[in-house]
Amino acid sequence: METEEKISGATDHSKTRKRKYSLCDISPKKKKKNNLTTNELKEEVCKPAQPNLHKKKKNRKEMSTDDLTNEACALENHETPREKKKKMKRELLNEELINNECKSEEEESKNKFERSSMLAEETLISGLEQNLDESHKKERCKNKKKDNSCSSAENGSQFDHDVSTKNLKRKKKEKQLCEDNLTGSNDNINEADLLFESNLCSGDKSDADKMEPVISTKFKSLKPLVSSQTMKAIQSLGFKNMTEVQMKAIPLLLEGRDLRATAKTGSGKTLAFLIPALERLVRLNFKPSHGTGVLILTPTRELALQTHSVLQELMSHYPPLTCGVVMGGTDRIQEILMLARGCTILVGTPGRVLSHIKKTRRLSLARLVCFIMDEVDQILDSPFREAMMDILLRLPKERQTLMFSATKTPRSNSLAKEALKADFEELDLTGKKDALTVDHLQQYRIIVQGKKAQAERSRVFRQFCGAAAAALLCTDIAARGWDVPAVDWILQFDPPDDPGEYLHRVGRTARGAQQGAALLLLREHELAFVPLLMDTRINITRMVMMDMKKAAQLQHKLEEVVEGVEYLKVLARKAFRGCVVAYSKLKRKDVYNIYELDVRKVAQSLGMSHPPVMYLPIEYKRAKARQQQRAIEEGLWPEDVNA
Ligand SMILES: Nc1ncnc2c1ncn2[C@@H]1O[C@H](COP(=O)(O)OP(=O)(O)OP(=O)(O)O)[C@@H](O)[C@H]1O
Repeated sequence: METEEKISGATDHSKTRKRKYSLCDISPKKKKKNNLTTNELKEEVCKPAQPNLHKKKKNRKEMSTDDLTNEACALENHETPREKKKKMKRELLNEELINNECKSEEEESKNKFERSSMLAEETLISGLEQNLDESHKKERCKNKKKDNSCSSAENGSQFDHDVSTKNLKRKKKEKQLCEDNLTGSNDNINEADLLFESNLCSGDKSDADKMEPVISTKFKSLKPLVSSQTMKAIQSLGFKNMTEVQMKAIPLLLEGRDLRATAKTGSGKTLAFLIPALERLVRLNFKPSHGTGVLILTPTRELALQTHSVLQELMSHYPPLTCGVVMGGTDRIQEILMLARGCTILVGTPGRVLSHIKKTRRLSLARLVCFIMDEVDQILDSPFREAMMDILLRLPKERQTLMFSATKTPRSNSLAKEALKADFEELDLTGKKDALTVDHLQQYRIIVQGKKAQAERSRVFRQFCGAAAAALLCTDIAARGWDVPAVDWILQFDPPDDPGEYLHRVGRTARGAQQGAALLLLREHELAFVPLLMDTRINITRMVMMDMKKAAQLQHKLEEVVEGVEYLKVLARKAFRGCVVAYSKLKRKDVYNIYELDVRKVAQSLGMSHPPVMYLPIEYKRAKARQQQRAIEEGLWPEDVNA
């Protein structure tokens, strides 16, 4: 057996030698010109002559690269004028082949480039040319010059070849980087690695090539910037493309920058701050024992619950990190227990958060990494303002601070100066000329002769969210931040106080990629609200009033029902009072003038044939209305009067 093996081994070696020999001896018959590399061609050109090649009778067109090169070398030793001519022709052919070779290399590199570009699109690759060592380039050029055969090539072809080689190298590097990223090697990523990667991705601005960081709208393009945990969390959401605010805010926030972002309602702001907040905790290897790392304030309980539920969905990918929600009207003891167990990300309304900061020792914010104020304009306009300012004073100075909202107000301008670092980033995606609402929201207004409905406190949020089909009567408590799935229509029976309020109300529909429509009911004397909307880049189309005969029939039936039931009569009187008083409190006195309100029609809209006799505390408001009217005329309203 052993002998056999030895014998067979010997045979194999001889075969190998034979193969080696045949590879060295480039046979014109066996090798096709396209298989030869430029260097092989050059070597062949410089080889000693092989006289027997002269004898080969071949059509010139059929001659291989080797034929030509060998013949060329042979002719170098035995030149006649005719042969010289022939040699020149052959040399020309040779050059053409070399050029072709270069071109094919270039094509190949082009293909590779296209392939890697596709990957690069997903990995934010840019500015890699800086990594090409200049000395290597020079060396290559020197080698080229030394090479006689190549010196005959035109400068253009030489340049092309250099470029193609350079491209090949660059693409190789790009591909390598893409592959590194795809392998998910950043499982145990640290801040330094990420900084390195993000530097790579953003490119060296001092380099001649100055390539801007390219970020695609695809969530996948975040791969080089975030950990595999975050990528998995993102994938679990099922969204492929980022919205504009996500695309622009996430990379900035991953760098640890403070940010004030203003983006349209329903544009995906929640994920724009949750994703980087989570990723920063991962990078810092944050543990539940470290206390609370991220604090998110929201103006309403419903928004707090909603943000918490999005968080819960994401957090399943970040064990052992935890999240919790605290808000007024809920069981404090349960909240304290939750905080005692450890809560890495805390969502809450300002009042309850402040109360816990003051009284609950187990809430530790000493290692707070990120403080987020969502719907900050609403917080500032609410009684929560004081609480939020108090919270701000109690937080560690070294933190990242974010302000997110759909609108900007003078109050939030001054808060930004107070709460954010001096070099904070400002992201205003409402557009200077664009409409303030998303394009796929259709908006209508309708003019009615009387009040059509009474306002009611909001129904149970979750119950409404879970319903297959439902109509929710609500006040402005539901105007901001609520993300109720698939709301088709927003009908505004009570007018919004100002365009900002209108914007938030209609923002409850047409969220994400969904369609939606909004209808605003206005009385005749309230038409001044339409130009106000237009001035705020909110485009609204007039809708023709429905059949008035039907409306009259409905009115008659409504009055019959209310008059017949004592309980309903009491409710109707209460509603009347509420409507009139609320109307008198609207800020835009130039549009909503209480003295122009037809109270008889308000009563009719509530099922009463005439207005009830009752005391309405609006007399005091007359003086205030006059004061505001003066302020409007002097151009001081709303800021100065409200401040
Ligand atoms: N990249 C995305 N692609 C598609 N839908 C998205 C994307 N990101 C978020 N959404 C969805 O869009 C809807 C609105 O998102 P979100 O609540 O974050 O908006 P918002 O900008 O905070 O709105 P608002 O200012 O009204 O609070 C949500 O239903 C959310 O799931």
